[in-house]
Amino acid sequence: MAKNLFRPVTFVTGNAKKLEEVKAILGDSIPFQSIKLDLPELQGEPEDISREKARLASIKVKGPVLVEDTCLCFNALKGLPGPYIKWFLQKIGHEGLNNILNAYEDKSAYAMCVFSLALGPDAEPLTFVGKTQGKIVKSRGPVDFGWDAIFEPDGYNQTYAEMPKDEKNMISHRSKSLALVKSHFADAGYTFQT
Ligand SMILES: O=P(O)(O)OP(=O)(O)OP(=O)(O)OC[C@H]1O[C@@H](n2cnc3c(O)ncnc32)[C@H](O)[C@@H]1O
Ligand SMILES: [Mg+2]
Repeated sequence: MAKNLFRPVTFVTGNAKKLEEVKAILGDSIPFQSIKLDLPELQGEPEDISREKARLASIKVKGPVLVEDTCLCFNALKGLPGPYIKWFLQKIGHEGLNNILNAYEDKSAYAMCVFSLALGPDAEPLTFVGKTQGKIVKSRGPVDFGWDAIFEPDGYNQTYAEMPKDEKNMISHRSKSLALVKSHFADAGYTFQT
């Protein structure tokens, strides 16, 4: 049954680089607007953090929202830093992250993006998880987006940072998660006020 979203979806993030990628990946497939808001983040499992972000965002926006939380998970560390990668990056940088893994043979890692859609402040948010497997390497390429320069996806000899943007966007954790968001929108038959 078609559901009526009375307002367009708002993508809420404090990260301009995420927004750039979301715009490029979604194109015209889901009409959305965005606001720059750095929301408080719960500690815990990535899905719960993302869901709670959506709930808070929806209260602020007073309407349907999309948010996402991104993790970088080291297999040698059983998934850490995971959702805490932002703080690790801020404090110890690419080199510090490399140094942590010097203690381990296993340099494998995965990038994970958890989008959450909340249709309104009282609706239970839905989550959509996308993962890309790879490994942690010494920094190569531009350093203008998070940990892109130290993540080399499996099957490529370039880091995310060295790849052309559209190539990253074809294989990234973010595009996999957004593919699920897109099919959800297609299946749900939402309609938007224009
Ligand atoms: O407002 P929000 O959307 O939360 O934006 P944020 O920058 O706080 O993002 P997160 O809480 O999801 O933390 C993820 C960290 O990983 C970084 N990051 C996110 N996506 C990335 C990507 O595709 N490549 C590299 N770094 C990324 C980002 O800059 C943060 O340091
Ligand atoms: Mg954040």
